Amino acid sequence: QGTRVGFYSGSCPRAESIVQSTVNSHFKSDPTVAPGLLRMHFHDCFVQGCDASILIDGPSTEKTAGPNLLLRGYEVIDDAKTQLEAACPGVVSCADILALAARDSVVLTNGINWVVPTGRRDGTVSLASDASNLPSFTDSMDVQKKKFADKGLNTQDLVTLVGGHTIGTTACQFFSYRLYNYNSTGAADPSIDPAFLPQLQALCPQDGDGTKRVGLDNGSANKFDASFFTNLRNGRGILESDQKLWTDASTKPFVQRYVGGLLGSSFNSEFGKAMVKMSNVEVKTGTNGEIRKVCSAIN
Ligand code: HEM
Ligand SMILES: [Ca+2]
Ligand SMILES: [Ca+2]
Repeated sequence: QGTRVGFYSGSCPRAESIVQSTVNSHFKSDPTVAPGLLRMHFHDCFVQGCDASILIDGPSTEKTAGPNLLLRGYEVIDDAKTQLEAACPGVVSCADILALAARDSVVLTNGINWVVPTGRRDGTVSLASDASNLPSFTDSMDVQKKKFADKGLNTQDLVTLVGGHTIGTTACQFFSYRLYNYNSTGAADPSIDPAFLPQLQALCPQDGDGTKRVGLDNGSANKFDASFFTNLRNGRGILESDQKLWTDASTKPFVQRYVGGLLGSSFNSEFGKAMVKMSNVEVKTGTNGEIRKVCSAIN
Protein backbone atom coordinates (compact mmCIF):
# COMPACT_ATOMS: atom_id res chain seq x y z
CA GLN A 1 0.00 0.00 0.00
CA GLY A 2 2.93 2.35 -0.59
CA THR A 3 4.22 4.24 -3.56
CA ARG A 4 5.74 2.38 -6.48
CA VAL A 5 7.94 3.12 -9.46
CA GLY A 6 5.94 3.71 -12.62
CA PHE A 7 2.55 4.15 -10.94
CA TYR A 8 1.34 6.17 -13.95
CA SER A 9 2.83 3.97 -16.69
CA GLY A 10 -0.62 2.67 -17.63
CA SER A 11 -2.91 5.55 -16.62
CA CYS A 12 -0.79 8.47 -17.82
CA PRO A 13 2.39 7.32 -19.53
CA ARG A 14 3.58 10.85 -20.24
CA ALA A 15 3.15 12.05 -16.65
CA GLU A 16 6.82 12.12 -15.72
CA SER A 17 7.96 13.62 -19.01
CA ILE A 18 5.33 16.37 -18.79
CA VAL A 19 6.56 17.32 -15.32
CA GLN A 20 10.16 17.22 -16.48
CA SER A 21 9.64 19.38 -19.56
CA THR A 22 7.66 21.91 -17.48
CA VAL A 23 10.38 22.18 -14.85
CA ASN A 24 13.01 22.47 -17.60
CA SER A 25 11.25 25.31 -19.38
CA HIS A 26 10.68 27.33 -16.20
CA PHE A 27 14.27 26.70 -15.12
CA LYS A 28 15.51 28.19 -18.39
CA SER A 29 13.90 31.54 -17.69
CA ASP A 30 14.28 31.41 -13.88
CA PRO A 31 16.95 29.07 -12.46
CA THR A 32 15.84 29.88 -8.88
CA VAL A 33 12.89 27.53 -9.34
CA ALA A 34 15.24 24.54 -8.90
CA PRO A 35 16.20 25.21 -5.26
CA GLY A 36 12.69 26.55 -4.74
CA LEU A 37 11.00 23.28 -5.73
CA LEU A 38 13.44 21.12 -3.77
CA ARG A 39 12.77 23.11 -0.61
CA MET A 40 9.02 23.14 -1.25
CA HIS A 41 8.94 19.35 -1.42
CA PHE A 42 10.79 19.12 1.91
CA HIS A 43 8.38 21.57 3.53
CA ASP A 44 5.47 19.57 2.14
CA CYS A 45 6.71 16.23 3.45
CA PHE A 46 7.34 17.49 7.00
CA VAL A 47 3.78 18.73 7.46
CA GLN A 48 0.97 16.17 7.02
CA GLY A 49 3.33 14.04 4.91
CA CYS A 50 4.12 14.43 1.19
CA ASP A 51 0.55 15.27 0.19
CA ALA A 52 0.75 18.71 -1.46
CA SER A 53 -0.79 20.34 1.63
CA ILE A 54 1.77 23.13 1.10
CA LEU A 55 0.07 24.13 -2.16
CA ILE A 56 -3.36 24.99 -0.75
CA ASP A 57 -4.38 28.64 -0.89
CA GLY A 58 -6.38 30.23 1.92
CA PRO A 59 -6.21 32.56 4.88
CA SER A 60 -4.49 30.26 7.39
CA THR A 61 -3.08 27.43 5.30
CA GLU A 62 0.48 26.16 5.54
CA LYS A 63 1.82 28.54 2.93
CA THR A 64 0.96 31.50 5.17
CA ALA A 65 3.17 30.19 8.01
CA GLY A 66 6.48 31.97 8.71
CA PRO A 67 8.84 29.22 7.51
CA ASN A 68 6.95 28.95 4.20
CA LEU A 69 6.70 32.62 3.26
CA LEU A 70 9.72 32.59 0.96
CA LEU A 71 8.96 29.33 -0.84
CA ARG A 72 9.02 29.68 -4.60
CA GLY A 73 8.05 27.68 -7.65
CA TYR A 74 4.27 27.36 -7.13
CA GLU A 75 3.72 28.51 -10.73
CA VAL A 76 5.74 25.54 -12.02
CA ILE A 77 3.48 23.04 -10.24
CA ASP A 78 0.35 24.83 -11.46
CA ASP A 79 1.65 24.83 -15.03
CA ALA A 80 2.48 21.10 -14.91
CA LYS A 81 -0.92 20.33 -13.41
CA THR A 82 -2.74 22.24 -16.17
CA GLN A 83 -0.93 20.21 -18.81
CA LEU A 84 -1.49 16.93 -16.96
CA GLU A 85 -5.21 17.61 -16.59
CA ALA A 86 -5.37 18.14 -20.36
CA ALA A 87 -3.49 14.89 -21.04
CA CYS A 88 -5.00 12.64 -18.32
CA PRO A 89 -7.75 14.35 -16.32
CA GLY A 90 -8.05 13.44 -12.65
CA VAL A 91 -5.13 11.04 -12.62
CA VAL A 92 -1.87 12.61 -11.44
CA SER A 93 -1.68 13.95 -7.89
CA CYS A 94 -0.15 17.31 -7.02
CA ALA A 95 1.92 15.53 -4.36
CA ASP A 96 3.54 13.38 -7.07
CA ILE A 97 4.08 16.38 -9.32
CA LEU A 98 6.00 18.08 -6.50
CA ALA A 99 8.07 14.97 -5.69
CA LEU A 100 8.98 14.55 -9.37
CA ALA A 101 9.73 18.26 -9.78
CA ALA A 102 12.12 18.16 -6.82
CA ARG A 103 14.05 15.30 -8.45
CA ASP A 104 14.06 17.07 -11.83
CA SER A 105 15.40 20.20 -10.12
CA VAL A 106 18.36 18.30 -8.71
CA VAL A 107 19.09 16.82 -12.15
CA LEU A 108 18.97 20.30 -13.72
CA THR A 109 21.64 21.52 -11.30
CA ASN A 110 23.95 18.63 -12.24
CA GLY A 111 22.98 16.41 -9.34
CA ILE A 112 22.12 12.74 -9.43
CA ASN A 113 19.05 11.30 -11.12
CA TRP A 114 17.02 8.87 -9.05
CA VAL A 115 13.82 6.94 -9.65
CA VAL A 116 10.83 8.45 -7.79
CA PRO A 117 8.18 5.99 -6.65
CA THR A 118 4.74 7.52 -7.29
CA GLY A 119 1.13 6.97 -6.31
CA ARG A 120 0.82 9.67 -3.63
CA ARG A 121 -2.62 11.18 -3.13
CA ASP A 122 -3.39 14.75 -2.20
CA GLY A 123 -4.33 15.79 1.31
CA THR A 124 -7.37 17.81 2.30
CA VAL A 125 -5.96 19.52 5.39
CA SER A 126 -3.57 22.49 5.41
CA LEU A 127 -3.07 24.45 8.62
CA ALA A 128 -0.48 27.14 9.28
CA SER A 129 -0.26 25.93 12.88
CA ASP A 130 1.15 22.57 11.73
CA ALA A 131 4.25 24.26 10.30
CA SER A 132 5.93 24.08 13.71
CA ASN A 133 7.09 20.58 12.68
CA LEU A 134 9.55 22.23 10.33
CA PRO A 135 13.12 22.56 11.56
CA SER A 136 14.33 26.09 12.26
CA PHE A 137 17.84 27.44 11.68
CA THR A 138 17.95 28.33 15.39
CA ASP A 139 17.00 24.83 16.59
CA SER A 140 19.56 22.94 18.66
CA MET A 141 20.94 19.80 17.07
CA ASP A 142 18.89 17.72 19.49
CA VAL A 143 15.68 19.42 18.38
CA GLN A 144 16.61 19.01 14.71
CA LYS A 145 17.34 15.32 15.22
CA LYS A 146 14.03 14.92 17.01
CA LYS A 147 12.10 16.63 14.20
CA PHE A 148 13.71 14.33 11.63
CA ALA A 149 13.28 11.23 13.83
CA ASP A 150 9.57 12.04 14.12
CA LYS A 151 9.45 11.58 10.34
CA GLY A 152 11.39 8.32 10.39
CA LEU A 153 14.63 9.98 9.30
CA ASN A 154 17.87 9.27 11.16
CA THR A 155 20.93 11.43 11.80
CA GLN A 156 22.61 10.39 8.58
CA ASP A 157 19.45 11.25 6.64
CA LEU A 158 19.42 14.64 8.35
CA VAL A 159 22.98 15.49 7.31
CA THR A 160 22.47 14.14 3.80
CA LEU A 161 19.17 15.95 3.24
CA VAL A 162 20.40 19.28 4.60
CA GLY A 163 23.01 18.84 1.86
CA GLY A 164 20.16 20.14 -0.33
CA HIS A 165 21.63 23.51 0.70
CA THR A 166 24.31 22.85 -1.92
CA ILE A 167 21.96 24.82 -4.18
CA GLY A 168 19.97 27.95 -3.55
CA THR A 169 20.14 31.04 -1.44
CA THR A 170 19.08 32.49 1.89
CA ALA A 171 17.99 35.97 2.86
CA CYS A 172 20.43 37.92 5.06
CA GLN A 173 17.75 38.12 7.77
CA PHE A 174 18.29 34.42 8.61
CA PHE A 175 21.99 34.64 9.44
CA SER A 176 23.19 38.24 9.83
CA TYR A 177 22.73 37.90 13.62
CA ARG A 178 25.80 35.64 13.47
CA LEU A 179 27.99 38.34 11.98
CA TYR A 180 27.97 41.21 14.47
CA ASN A 181 26.71 40.66 18.00
CA TYR A 182 26.18 36.93 18.24
CA ASN A 183 24.45 35.96 21.51
CA SER A 184 25.20 39.46 22.85
CA THR A 185 28.94 38.75 22.82
CA GLY A 186 29.70 41.89 20.82
CA ALA A 187 31.50 39.66 18.32
CA ALA A 188 30.70 37.26 15.50
CA ASP A 189 29.85 33.59 15.87
CA PRO A 190 33.26 32.04 16.59
CA SER A 191 32.50 29.06 14.35
CA ILE A 192 32.77 31.34 11.28
CA ASP A 193 36.14 31.23 9.46
CA PRO A 194 37.77 34.62 10.33
CA ALA A 195 38.88 34.99 6.71
CA PHE A 196 35.30 34.48 5.53
CA LEU A 197 33.64 36.80 8.04
CA PRO A 198 34.44 40.09 6.25
CA GLN A 199 33.05 38.68 3.01
CA LEU A 200 29.78 37.83 4.71
CA GLN A 201 29.68 41.19 6.46
CA ALA A 202 30.13 42.89 3.09
CA LEU A 203 27.25 40.86 1.66
CA CYS A 204 24.99 41.56 4.64
CA PRO A 205 25.89 44.88 6.27
CA GLN A 206 24.67 45.52 9.80
CA ASP A 207 21.17 47.06 9.60
CA GLY A 208 21.27 46.48 5.83
CA ASP A 209 18.62 44.94 3.59
CA GLY A 210 17.47 41.72 5.29
CA THR A 211 15.86 40.45 2.12
CA LYS A 212 19.11 40.42 0.15
CA ARG A 213 20.02 36.86 -0.88
CA VAL A 214 23.30 35.00 -0.43
CA GLY A 215 24.27 31.51 -1.66
CA LEU A 216 23.95 28.77 0.96
CA ASP A 217 26.95 26.98 -0.57
CA ASN A 218 29.56 29.70 -0.98
CA GLY A 219 31.01 29.57 -4.50
CA SER A 220 28.78 26.74 -5.69
CA ALA A 221 25.17 27.82 -5.19
CA ASN A 222 24.07 26.68 -8.65
CA LYS A 223 25.68 23.28 -8.70
CA PHE A 224 24.51 20.17 -6.89
CA ASP A 225 27.82 18.90 -5.45
CA ALA A 226 29.60 18.07 -2.19
CA SER A 227 31.12 21.56 -1.93
CA PHE A 228 28.56 22.46 0.75
CA PHE A 229 30.19 19.98 3.13
CA THR A 230 33.72 21.23 2.38
CA ASN A 231 32.48 24.71 3.23
CA LEU A 232 31.14 23.44 6.56
CA ARG A 233 34.51 21.89 7.40
CA ASN A 234 36.13 25.23 6.60
CA GLY A 235 33.81 27.30 8.82
CA ARG A 236 32.02 28.63 5.78
CA GLY A 237 28.48 27.50 6.49
CA ILE A 238 25.93 30.29 6.17
CA LEU A 239 23.05 29.20 8.40
CA GLU A 240 23.86 28.50 12.04
CA SER A 241 22.06 25.15 11.74
CA ASP A 242 24.29 24.20 8.79
CA GLN A 243 27.55 25.09 10.54
CA LYS A 244 26.42 23.07 13.58
CA LEU A 245 26.51 19.92 11.45
CA TRP A 246 30.29 20.28 11.64
CA THR A 247 30.64 21.54 15.21
CA ASP A 248 28.30 18.93 16.69
CA ALA A 249 30.04 15.63 17.43
CA SER A 250 27.02 13.54 16.44
CA THR A 251 26.79 14.88 12.90
CA LYS A 252 30.44 15.74 12.16
CA PRO A 253 31.44 12.21 11.04
CA PHE A 254 28.75 12.28 8.35
CA VAL A 255 29.93 15.66 7.09
CA GLN A 256 33.51 14.39 7.10
CA ARG A 257 32.52 11.45 4.94
CA TYR A 258 31.09 13.70 2.25
CA VAL A 259 33.97 16.19 2.25
CA GLY A 260 36.19 16.24 -0.84
CA GLY A 261 38.49 13.36 -1.69
CA LEU A 262 37.42 10.12 -3.28
CA LEU A 263 34.42 9.62 -1.03
CA GLY A 264 33.07 13.10 -1.76
CA SER A 265 31.24 11.61 -4.69
CA SER A 266 29.17 9.45 -2.33
CA PHE A 267 27.07 12.48 -1.38
CA ASN A 268 25.03 12.49 -4.58
CA SER A 269 24.06 8.82 -4.45
CA GLU A 270 23.26 9.01 -0.72
CA PHE A 271 21.16 12.10 -1.40
CA GLY A 272 19.04 10.18 -3.91
CA LYS A 273 18.42 7.41 -1.38
CA ALA A 274 17.58 9.83 1.41
CA MET A 275 15.19 11.71 -0.89
CA VAL A 276 13.28 8.53 -1.70
CA LYS A 277 12.94 8.02 2.06
CA MET A 278 11.81 11.60 2.72
CA SER A 279 9.43 11.54 -0.27
CA ASN A 280 7.61 8.62 1.33
CA VAL A 281 7.00 10.29 4.69
CA GLU A 282 3.38 9.75 5.78
CA VAL A 283 2.18 9.38 2.19
CA LYS A 284 -1.50 8.90 1.45
CA THR A 285 -2.15 6.15 -1.11
CA GLY A 286 -4.95 3.92 -2.33
CA THR A 287 -8.29 5.43 -1.38
CA ASN A 288 -6.94 7.98 1.11
CA GLY A 289 -6.96 11.62 0.12
CA GLU A 290 -7.92 12.71 -3.39
CA ILE A 291 -6.53 13.70 -6.78
CA ARG A 292 -6.92 17.46 -6.86
CA LYS A 293 -8.21 19.16 -9.98
CA VAL A 294 -6.26 22.31 -9.21
CA CYS A 295 -3.21 22.12 -6.97
CA SER A 296 -4.01 25.25 -4.97
CA ALA A 297 -7.44 24.07 -3.77
CA ILE A 298 -9.03 20.90 -2.43
CA ASN A 299 -11.78 19.50 -4.67
C1 HEM B 1 17.60 21.51 9.73
C2 HEM B 1 16.92 21.55 8.62
C3 HEM B 1 16.79 22.78 7.75
C4 HEM B 1 16.74 24.11 8.09
C5 HEM B 1 16.81 24.72 9.47
C6 HEM B 1 16.62 24.84 6.85
C7 HEM B 1 16.50 26.23 6.76
C8 HEM B 1 16.53 26.94 5.59
C9 HEM B 1 16.50 28.37 5.49
C10 HEM B 1 16.41 29.33 6.67
C11 HEM B 1 16.59 28.69 4.17
C12 HEM B 1 16.58 30.09 3.56
C13 HEM B 1 15.19 30.45 3.08
C14 HEM B 1 15.13 31.77 2.35
O1 HEM B 1 15.77 32.74 2.78
O2 HEM B 1 14.40 31.83 1.33
C15 HEM B 1 16.66 27.47 3.44
C16 HEM B 1 16.75 27.38 2.07
C17 HEM B 1 16.77 26.19 1.37
N1 HEM B 1 16.58 24.93 1.90
FE1 HEM B 1 16.63 24.45 3.84
N2 HEM B 1 16.60 23.97 5.81
C18 HEM B 1 16.69 22.70 6.32
C19 HEM B 1 16.66 21.52 5.59
C20 HEM B 1 16.52 21.43 4.23
C21 HEM B 1 16.29 20.19 3.51
C22 HEM B 1 16.15 18.83 4.15
C23 HEM B 1 16.22 20.53 2.19
C24 HEM B 1 15.97 19.66 0.98
C25 HEM B 1 16.16 18.37 0.91
C26 HEM B 1 16.39 21.96 2.10
C27 HEM B 1 16.44 22.68 0.93
C28 HEM B 1 16.62 24.05 0.85
C29 HEM B 1 16.88 24.75 -0.39
C30 HEM B 1 17.07 24.11 -1.76
C31 HEM B 1 16.96 26.11 -0.06
C32 HEM B 1 17.17 27.27 -1.01
C33 HEM B 1 15.82 27.85 -1.38
C34 HEM B 1 15.87 28.93 -2.43
O3 HEM B 1 16.94 29.26 -2.96
O4 HEM B 1 14.78 29.46 -2.73
N3 HEM B 1 16.55 22.48 3.36
N4 HEM B 1 16.61 26.41 4.32
CA1 LIG C 1 2.25 18.00 3.33
CA1 LIG D 1 26.89 23.43 -4.58
